[in-house]
Amino acid sequence: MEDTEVHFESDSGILDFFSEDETVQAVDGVSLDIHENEVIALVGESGCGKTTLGKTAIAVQEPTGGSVRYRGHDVWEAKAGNGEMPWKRIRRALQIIHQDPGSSLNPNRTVINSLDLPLRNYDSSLSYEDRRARILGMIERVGMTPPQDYAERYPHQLSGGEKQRVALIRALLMEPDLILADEAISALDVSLRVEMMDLMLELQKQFNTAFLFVSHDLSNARYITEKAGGRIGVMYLGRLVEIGTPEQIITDPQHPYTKALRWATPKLYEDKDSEEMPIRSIDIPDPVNPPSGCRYHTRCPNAREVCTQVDPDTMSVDGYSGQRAACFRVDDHHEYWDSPSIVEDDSLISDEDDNPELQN
Ligand SMILES: Nc1ncnc2c1ncn2[C@@H]1O[C@H](COP(=O)(O)OP(=O)(O)OP(=O)(O)O)[C@@H](O)[C@H]1O
Repeated sequence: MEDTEVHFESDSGILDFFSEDETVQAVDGVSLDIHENEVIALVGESGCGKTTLGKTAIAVQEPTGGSVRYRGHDVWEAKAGNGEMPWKRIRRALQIIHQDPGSSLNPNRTVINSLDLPLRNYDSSLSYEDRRARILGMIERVGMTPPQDYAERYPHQLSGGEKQRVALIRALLMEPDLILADEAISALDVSLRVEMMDLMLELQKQFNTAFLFVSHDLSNARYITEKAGGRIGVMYLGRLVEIGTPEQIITDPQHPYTKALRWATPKLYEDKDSEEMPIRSIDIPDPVNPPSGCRYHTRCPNAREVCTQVDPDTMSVDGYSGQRAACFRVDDHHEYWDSPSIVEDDSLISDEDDNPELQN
């Protein structure tokens, strides 16, 4: 994805005749490459654009700006019939598992019928027996035994975890290159979440599939990306503000928002009793009218004058490790360091905030 933007126009309706239509800037200027078999977790608070970005990556949501490519082919050109790669191939390669699998399974179809239909469309050369054998094998593979019994059940005869497994099978039967797991474990009991993440990771390896795992929970994001050797992307108000390995994000976060997110995740940050929450105002700005300059400046404890005017690009943190953050503070020579602070409550500013040039 390159410089991807998704803006939603919302009509204020007839009653609101005199007010202007509003544009929600759900995703703005996000560039992200998802590599073969890679696991990326997207984190950030509710409404920051994780789902919209995920759906854009799998060509379910059309971007209003920038481009989305699959193996170098523009997916929306392909959909319009203008590309070299058939749209059907792209559609099959990019799959989704929803937060609520119940809503994506037809209540009037048995498990086997729900799974047979897409498989038949995908590969018409497979006989009924072949398809049935493949589906039963997958049902067993995800731990639902005896598979013949589960195959004949209707969705209401399955637990939440079992429905989620059926949704996972449905995605995997397409032999996809990328699966968007959109808060796919959030609705499950806490005790089942780790089990489901482990299952996803096992199947991800076995089927050579990349995963884009959307979660509001940084500790789940850490678990899944650590095990898979993947990356965590942190979103704030439509922007990808930081991306790096789980180690970089958890132990050496560079963006002040990533630091606040880590602070707010108790399992990840045990020292927090001794520190103030590293965030200023708790009011979340409106994505219809995001703050000027850096979108985080209204909440950032390190904000300076320049942050209110200039929007930082995503910069490489040290040039080689792959960690990137959209904050002037990663550049030791940036004019930021000479810009006056706009933070009144300087108790939130710690020693490390001193100008790095002055420290040498
Ligand atoms: N179809 C739509 N029309 C208008 N606005 C939308 C639409 N879809 C999403 N939005 C808005 O875009 C912004 C981003 O939404 P999105 O669902 O991507 O965020 P999210 O980070 O996934 O949130 P959550 O964790 O609550 O699902 C929100 O302000 C949301 O209200």
